[in-house]
Amino acid sequence: MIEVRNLICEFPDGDGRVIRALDVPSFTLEDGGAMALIGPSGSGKTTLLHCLSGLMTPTKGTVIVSGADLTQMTRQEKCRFRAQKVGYVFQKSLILPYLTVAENIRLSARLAGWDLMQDELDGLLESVGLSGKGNRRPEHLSGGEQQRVSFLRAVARHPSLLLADEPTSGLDRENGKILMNLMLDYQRRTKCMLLCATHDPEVQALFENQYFMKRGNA
Ligand SMILES: Nc1ncnc2c1ncn2[C@@H]1O[C@H](COP(=O)(O)OP(=O)(O)OP(=O)(O)O)[C@@H](O)[C@H]1O
Repeated sequence: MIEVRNLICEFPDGDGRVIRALDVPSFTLEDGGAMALIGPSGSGKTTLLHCLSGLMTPTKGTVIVSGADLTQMTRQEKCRFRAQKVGYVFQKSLILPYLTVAENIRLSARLAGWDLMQDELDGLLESVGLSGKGNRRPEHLSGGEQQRVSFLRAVARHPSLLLADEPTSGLDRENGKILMNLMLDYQRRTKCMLLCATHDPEVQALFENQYFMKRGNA
């Protein structure tokens, strides 16, 4: 379960003032739940996802994920938490360009303490239509294929929390649909928590639960 209380993130604006990027009095997501995070550009969706993954330390507030209070963790504890519990699909695929597809996926699993057997890797590649492409470098894949590798990299670590930040924004409609089906199928099968920030009405419509954010949120 995710429980966020009185969460505030502020950044210096460079002119000696402070920008409030995020103000979330209360946010919860039940175990096994899926939710779309909706709001205009600048409303803090990415900032909230960063706080939930431990990538960012909020200015104030509490962030509890599966019973662990991220705001009380050291940097090292947050790195371990992220590696073991969180799968993150970013807007751009961000897969490592100098590693093959298989190496990217194996590395992610390894960081979470899992050694991927070849048949498991083959099964993952097959599940996203990338059979036989494990030895390719990302530059030799289409954008849609790269995003599917990002998805595999996220789920190879068996996350209890899957976060996606505008995962379809760089994709055409068809590839966006494929990716969202993969994510939602995975979430239903594994009962992990899924939180997906999106501007896309078609993606939003896939989620029964939606959380709306306003710019400057407070
Ligand atoms: N490191 C930072 N330093 C200063 N301001 C920041 C920083 N990160 C985010 N912000 C500001 O915080 C606000 C929220 O940004 P955020 O990226 O979370 O919004 P968003 O809803 O994800 O936007 P988008 O839909 O465009 O991706 C914005 O006003 C942004 O300019």
